[in-house]
Amino acid sequence: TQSTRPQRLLSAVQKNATRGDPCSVVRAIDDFCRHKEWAMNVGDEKGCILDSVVSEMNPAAVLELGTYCGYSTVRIARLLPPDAKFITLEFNPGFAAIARQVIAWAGLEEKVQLVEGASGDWIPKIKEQFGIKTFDLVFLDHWKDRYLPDTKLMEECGLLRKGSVLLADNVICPGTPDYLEYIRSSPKYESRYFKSHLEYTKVEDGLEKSIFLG
Ligand SMILES: O=C(NC/C=C/[C@H]1O[C@@H](n2cnc3cncnc32)[C@H](O)[C@@H]1O)c1cc([N+](=O)[O-])cc(O)c1O
Ligand SMILES: [Mg+2]
Repeated sequence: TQSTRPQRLLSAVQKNATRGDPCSVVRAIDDFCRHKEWAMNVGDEKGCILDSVVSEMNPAAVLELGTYCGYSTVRIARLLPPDAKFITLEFNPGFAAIARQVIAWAGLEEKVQLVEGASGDWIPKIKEQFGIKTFDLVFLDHWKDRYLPDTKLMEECGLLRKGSVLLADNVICPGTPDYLEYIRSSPKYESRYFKSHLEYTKVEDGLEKSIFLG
């Protein structure tokens, strides 16, 4: 049977990356997506900005919306302190299955809880299910029309505290106009745009970093 692109991406990881070496997994995916088949990972250029935000925060609790193949999951998990809690939500079972194997190849399965399900269903259940009070960092990289409703849902569910950071991918391409409008005009957030490029291309894109002011 015909393989899927995520399956071919996983094969490239298993062929070219060293088990237990997260950086080699990141490199193998970037090489595959740059030279073989483009895929919607945050990529190496925006990935460096993601790395700097994670490193500077040293977060104890992280939420990722939209795991896909686990590229950004590995980038984030490799930088977390030992007892940090990291939850990543993915509702496509096929993508989740690939991501689990990518995360395992990197040797990071102990640091990540991949939850199969929709953000809209799971965000209200996170506190009770995972014993998490608030998130220090949320990485938004799922369907672009879900960024705004899920941000409002996280506010309503009390998952954000003064100083929590929302880091949103693709605010230019494909774009998240309603989210940008809300987050940049709301007195509850202090926002900053990190200009970059769409993964593996010369097209402009960027990350919006927004600090929740409580
Ligand atoms: O469309 C993009 N990303 C959508 C990502 C979607 C991923 O998040 C999951 N998901 C969606 N809603 C969900 C709700 N709950 C859980 N998982 C969910 C989907 O099953 C998929 O794995 C995208 C597109 C481009 N592009 O250039 O076209 C570039 C990018 O960097 C992108 O991120
Ligand atoms: Mg993205």
